[in-house]
Amino acid sequence: MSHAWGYAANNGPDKWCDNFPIANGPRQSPIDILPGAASYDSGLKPLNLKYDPATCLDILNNGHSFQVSFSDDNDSSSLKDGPISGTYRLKQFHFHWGASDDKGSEHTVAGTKYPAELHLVHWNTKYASFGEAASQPDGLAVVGVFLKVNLNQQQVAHFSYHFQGKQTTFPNFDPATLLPGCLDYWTYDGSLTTPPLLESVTWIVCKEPISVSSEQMGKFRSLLFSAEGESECCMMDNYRPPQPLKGRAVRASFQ
Ligand SMILES: Cc1ccc(O)c(S)c1
Ligand SMILES: [Zn+2]
Repeated sequence: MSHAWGYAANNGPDKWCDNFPIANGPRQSPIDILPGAASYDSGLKPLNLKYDPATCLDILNNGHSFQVSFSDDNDSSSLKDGPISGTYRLKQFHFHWGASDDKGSEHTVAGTKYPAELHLVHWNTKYASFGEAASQPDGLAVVGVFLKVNLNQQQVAHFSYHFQGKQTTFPNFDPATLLPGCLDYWTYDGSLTTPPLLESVTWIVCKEPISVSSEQMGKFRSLLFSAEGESECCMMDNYRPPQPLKGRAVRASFQ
């Protein structure tokens, strides 16, 4: 692939295997979650999420999504319990979304697509850094939250960081405001959903979606894949479709 990966016909998910052969690996994400086939595991603990808004650093349009990053030099913002052992620190969150409300999530539930999906990315502190953790089979834990459009919903937050490369400080944002009231979840072993598609993610997908306004979805779709000065290309459909389960078990924290 002579150009960087993306979501267009010439560099999108069907082409990623050219430069990233792991795209056809045994534990790729996302997947279609079949609630009827998920096995309830009473040994799964409730998620223990602790987030400190003071760790919120900045917001960046990285050309594939917009990403809010957090300082991760201590455990102030971290995930424990749930399906994982030890402590995983919050590194960043970002979203994937569609051009219209009938698509956009990466995980699907019995074939149902949501308009968008939030990913809260955490790394295992048994490793020295996010970068080292990302190459380990138990290195990352990503909490996925579906977004649904509620026509009367208040604005979730004022995310509108236009072109690729635009970065600005984003102080004191509390990611806990993006979590659903019920933290029931499905969990399975998977991967990053963007190149390098590393198979290092314990996925924790919340059953309950959060609501966003149609205006918020419009703001997402007004972001740009393109950099300043390039011909404008709106950022949308930045989602990878479900991948083969290849025998993996999906467990549920709820009955
Ligand atoms: C670390 C990371 C980067 C991008 C992603 O879409 C995901 S899911 C995880
Ligand atoms: Zn993601």
